[in-house]
Amino acid sequence: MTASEPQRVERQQTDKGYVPVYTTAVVEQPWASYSRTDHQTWATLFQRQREVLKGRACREFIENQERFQMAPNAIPRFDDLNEVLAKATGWQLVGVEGLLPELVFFDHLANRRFPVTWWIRKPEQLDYLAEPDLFHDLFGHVPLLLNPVFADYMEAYGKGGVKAHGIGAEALVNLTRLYWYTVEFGLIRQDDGLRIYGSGIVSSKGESIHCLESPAPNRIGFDLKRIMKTRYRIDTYQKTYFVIDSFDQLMDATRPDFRPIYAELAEQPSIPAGDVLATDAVFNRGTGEGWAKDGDV
Ligand SMILES: C[C@H](O)[C@H](O)[C@H]1CNc2nc(N)[nH]c(=O)c2N1
Ligand SMILES: N[C@@H](Cc1ccccc1)C(=O)O
Ligand SMILES: [Fe+2]
Repeated sequence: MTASEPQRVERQQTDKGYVPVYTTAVVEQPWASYSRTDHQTWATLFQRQREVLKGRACREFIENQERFQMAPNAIPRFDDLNEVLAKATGWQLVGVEGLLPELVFFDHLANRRFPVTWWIRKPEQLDYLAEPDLFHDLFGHVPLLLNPVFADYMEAYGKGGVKAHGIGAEALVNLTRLYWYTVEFGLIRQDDGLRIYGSGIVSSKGESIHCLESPAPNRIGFDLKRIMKTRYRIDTYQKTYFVIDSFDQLMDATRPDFRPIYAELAEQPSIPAGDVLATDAVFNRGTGEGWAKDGDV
């Protein structure tokens, strides 16, 4: 690694497992420094997920991934993807080292900049890693930034995050749950059935299958306040998936000022990730098989 290339920040492995190290720098994509193994990891994940997502990812995801013409056999160049994005929705990718402090992350989104981790996982991490890498960000998040409504939603979300940061920690927790159950683990109802749009799902082979075909999870119709009160899991498949009818529904539901909602929710208890309420619009109640006992955040 020459001095000009970003140095990989070593993750602190402690007895509590993985502890995220937050960095703020924007880095140039060190395309020349990717190893053959890195490109091979991209190729393996890309081709495998493209196969798994046939009939499982929503049509907007599939169509927009085609529009990028991402190379299947080598890590795409951010500059090439940025040309497509600039023309379509004005979004730009910026390279980052990894997780950003929340306010830094929100500020990027509020300015139509999507932070993409520059490094890709190691071969032994193919099926799971505890933090977003290049494959999760590029393959999972970038295609929907070409969809005008979703692109607007992501910018509005960023602005809402900056605002929530000024309101307080509880507001941020509520808003992070919304990101988790839509942008990362959302499902959408199509005329031919439920499909995936959440990036955390599309970048995971196992969860792409589990979220639609396992009897274990609950699948519940989108409800903004319900989602903002609902805890989630960061280390296993989700116990509950929320289903939107359209990106317009998501945009319309989140247009109002959230301050009264934050105030209202502050009086109410959070909801465990696996609960189903009598007021829920239930697609199906899960069997709960294989669920871990605790661990909701
Ligand atoms: C939305 C929520 O704050 C979330 O944990 C943020 C924090 N920082 C991040 N930083 C990067 N680079 N990528 C992300 O997805 C996030 N997620
Ligand atoms: N309307 C929200 C901001 C927001 C928009 C879109 C998604 C999420 C949050 C607020 O006033 O705080
Ligand atoms: Fe993500």
